[in-house]
Amino acid sequence: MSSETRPDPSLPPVAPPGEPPAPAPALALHGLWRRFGNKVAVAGVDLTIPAGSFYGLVGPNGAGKTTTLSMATGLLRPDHGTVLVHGVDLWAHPEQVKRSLGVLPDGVRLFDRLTGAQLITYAGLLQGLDRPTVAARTADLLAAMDLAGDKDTLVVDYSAGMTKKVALACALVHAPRLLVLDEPFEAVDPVSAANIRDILARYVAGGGTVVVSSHVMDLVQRMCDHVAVIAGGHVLAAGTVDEVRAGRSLEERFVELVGGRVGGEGLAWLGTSSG
Ligand SMILES: Nc1ncnc2c1ncn2[C@@H]1O[C@H](COP(=O)(O)OP(=O)(O)OP(=O)(O)O)[C@@H](O)[C@H]1O
Repeated sequence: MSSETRPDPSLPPVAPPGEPPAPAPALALHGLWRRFGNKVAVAGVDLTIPAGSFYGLVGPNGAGKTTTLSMATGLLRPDHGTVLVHGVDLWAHPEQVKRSLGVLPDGVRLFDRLTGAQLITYAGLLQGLDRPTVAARTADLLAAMDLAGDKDTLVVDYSAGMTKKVALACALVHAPRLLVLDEPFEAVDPVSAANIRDILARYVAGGGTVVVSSHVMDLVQRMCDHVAVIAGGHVLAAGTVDEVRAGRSLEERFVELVGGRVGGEGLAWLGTSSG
């Protein structure tokens, strides 16, 4: 048996003597597993997301992205594995860690009988902000998301893209250190998407960390500095965008890693329109 002792993953890393301590990663996932019945959705995911990075998570439908992000943000308990947010074990200290997290979950379920302004206000108050701060930030976020004109409309009457934007505003209102966004650009118009990209880029430049899942490779290549490719519940590649794409476009590299291209040969009947 080896006498090698492995570091306890629930503790922040210890610097060698004489060196300043390395900052803990914003998010460190160790050996995450999750099964639903017989289906293994996430099969041993290890990922290190450096503080201050703009990290993309890509993978085919059903790859395990949402399940991974749900476990990483305290929404879904892993079967095995640990989640450290800035060095603190999320599942051991959920209340402490969640204060530093902003989350845009997949298939957002919101209190949609509130207006947009009320919903952001509610999110800010829940995070413990005082009323004047919440009022100022709510106004800023409504303007940044181009929702000021609809601030008094019930969220249930918002379009899909407006709903996404108000949910993102709720995730941002307490100025978290780490933002985890599951497909934030889905259904969002190009102008709003560009505005959101600017907001996120400024947030990262100010020291925040963003993790974003997306199916749009071009967007991830342009916007993110790091990327992980997930398929079948495993990480196939992870690193800086340049390391992962290895001289090709991210989309080409993604298809190479993930495979699964089908030519549609089985749909010959589709070419014999009867109309
Ligand atoms: N609550 C659940 N119950 C049963 N199976 C689930 C559940 N959630 C996810 N799964 C299964 O786990 C696998 C991973 O799903 P997940 O939603 O994490 O994938 P994804 O990468 O986010 O996919 P997409 O890109 O399509 O959103 C899929 O096979 C899915 O059917």
